[in-house]
Order: sequence, then C-alpha cells, then structure tokens
Amino acid sequence: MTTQMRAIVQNMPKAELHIHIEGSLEPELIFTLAERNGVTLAYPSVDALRAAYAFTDLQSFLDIYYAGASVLRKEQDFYDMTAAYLQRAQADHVRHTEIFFDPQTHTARGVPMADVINGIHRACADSPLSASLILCFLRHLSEEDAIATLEAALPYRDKFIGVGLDSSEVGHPPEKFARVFARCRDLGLRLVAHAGEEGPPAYIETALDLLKVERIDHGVRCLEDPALTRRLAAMRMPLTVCPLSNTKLRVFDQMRDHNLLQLLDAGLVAMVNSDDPAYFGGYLNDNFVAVFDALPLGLAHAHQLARNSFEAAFLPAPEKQRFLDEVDTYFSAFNVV
Ligand code: HPA
Ligand SMILES: [Zn+2]
Repeated sequence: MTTQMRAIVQNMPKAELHIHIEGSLEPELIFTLAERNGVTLAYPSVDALRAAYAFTDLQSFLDIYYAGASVLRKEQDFYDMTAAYLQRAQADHVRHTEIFFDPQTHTARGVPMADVINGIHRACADSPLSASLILCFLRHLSEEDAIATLEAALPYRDKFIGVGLDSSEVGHPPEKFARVFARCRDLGLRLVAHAGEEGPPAYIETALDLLKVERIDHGVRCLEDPALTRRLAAMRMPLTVCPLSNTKLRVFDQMRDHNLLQLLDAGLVAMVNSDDPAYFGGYLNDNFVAVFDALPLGLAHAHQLARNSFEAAFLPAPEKQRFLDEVDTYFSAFNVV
C-alpha cells in the first residue's frame, strides 16, 4: 500500500461492529488489575504473558482470553478497560462502535451483573465516541445458563441494545440458542451471532433462519456455499470480518489468503473489525493496514468498507445517514464517490 493510501484508510471515518471488550485488555492492564485485586497470574511478567499469545485455533485463544479476563473484579476495572479501548478507537478515527461483552465470564466468578454492565456503560457515557453494547451468550454453556444471564441483565435493559453469540463455535450450533434468541427478539433486542468463523456455512444458515439474526459475525466461510453467498448478498446481510483474528486463529494461513476481496466482489456488506485487538496484534487501523498491504484493495474498496460499516450499524436512520454523508464527503476529495 502506498503512503498516501495508508493515510486515507487510517484517517477515514469508520464504525467498529465486532470488538469483544475483554479482548481489548492489554497485558499491561492485566498485570495492573491483578495487582490491584490481589489476583495471582500464571505468568511472571507482561512479556511472559505476551509470549503465550501463540494460537493454533479458536479454542487455544479462548483459553488464554478467559484467563486474562479473570483479573476483572470491580466496576472500576470494567470502566478502565472500556475507557482504554474507546481512547484507542478514537485515535483510529472510529466514529461509532458496538461493543460485545461476555457477562457469563464474570458472573461465574461471582462478579455482580450490575458491576459488569455499569462499568462498561459508564465508560461509554463518558466518551465522546458513539458507543452501544451487545451482550454475548457463551455458546459452550447451556441455553438455560443463557436464559438466566438474560434475566439477570434485564434490570439494565436500557444499557444494551442487543445480544450476540460467541465462544467455541464447532459443536455448538445456533439452534442450541433458538429459544433465548426468540425471547430477546420479543424484548426488542437487536440480534447478531458469530457463525462461519470455524463452523460450516450451515451455521450461518441456521443463525439466519432459526435465530433471525440481523448481522453475521465473521461469516467468512459463506463462500464455500454459492447459494448462501447469493442469499446473503441479496438480503444485504452484513458480515463483520476480522482479518488479523482470522490469520492469528488460522482461519486463513496468511493475510494474502484472506477472502475479504472475494466477499466484496460477491456484493456482500462486509467491513473490517478488530475482534480482540490486545490478542491479535492490533486495533482497527492495524487491521486495515494489514489487509490492504496483503490484498489488491484500492480507494473504492476503502470507501465501500467505510460505507458498509455504517450501513450495518444499529443506528437510527438520521444518524446513520449523517455518518454515511461524512464518509462520502471524505472520499469526494479523492474523486471516487
Ligand atoms: O473470534 C471469536 N470467536 C468466538 N468467540 C470469541 N470470543 C472472543 N473472540 C471470539
Ligand atoms: Zn468475535
């Protein structure tokens, strides 16, 4: 990528729609919080912890990700983690972000739901960024556990806009959560699910048909099924693609093997996200630079990715339009609108 192209992509207004807040916990903050809370870590130093970030698949990452999250105990811990992410996102010209959080990881350790949600929400309220929260159910746990988690979160219903589904995908298909997603739909919550990251295209189909999700997180394996790909394009179903995550977790061996360009060429509403930036080697602009360096993507693709990020956002129509206009105005300086 040229220096000019790099600057254009870094400075363009964008939305981030696939970021797990626990995945923004940097090793330095893990050690600070461990000390503050009297938690003993299995690693003697920041460098030793960082050295353990050598993943072979999703599960090998999740084991370390849940261990890192164990230092989060108090409302202020959740606040500090979220405030750090929001500051970093601002530096990457993120205008709007929809943040995933995994309450079961914390409530299982005895942290009150109130402290999880209030800490993350308070940091969002204190930030100049537009930010909303999406509560994710851990799919390796039971649907009963997800239902109990939803009930525990309902007193804070005004502090999150939707629900998602994450953690170990293979062996935990969307249909396992059909009833809790139906309940969330009745409550007026927005619905998303991780599907087609490590799992087969059939999981994308059941996420659409049985969970009735409005976005697919990852979804990169859809291209294995041409009929599904056409369906996703026709319904303008967004895919929240995470390039650095996909290479670190070996969904693709190398960035030059990533299918982002094929997804865009198929007419899919794909955009770039960071997933778990503290673990995968970078925040949103690092993902843009990595994928633009490896693939033949140009100015028109950058414009499309920025537009897609706002089109896919759960924002009221006037706000969404203002962001889309901001994107078009930004790119009009380069003659590609
Ligand atoms: O990429 C992911 N996939 C599934 N679960 C997750 N939890 C954090 N990141 C991920
Ligand atoms: Zn994810």
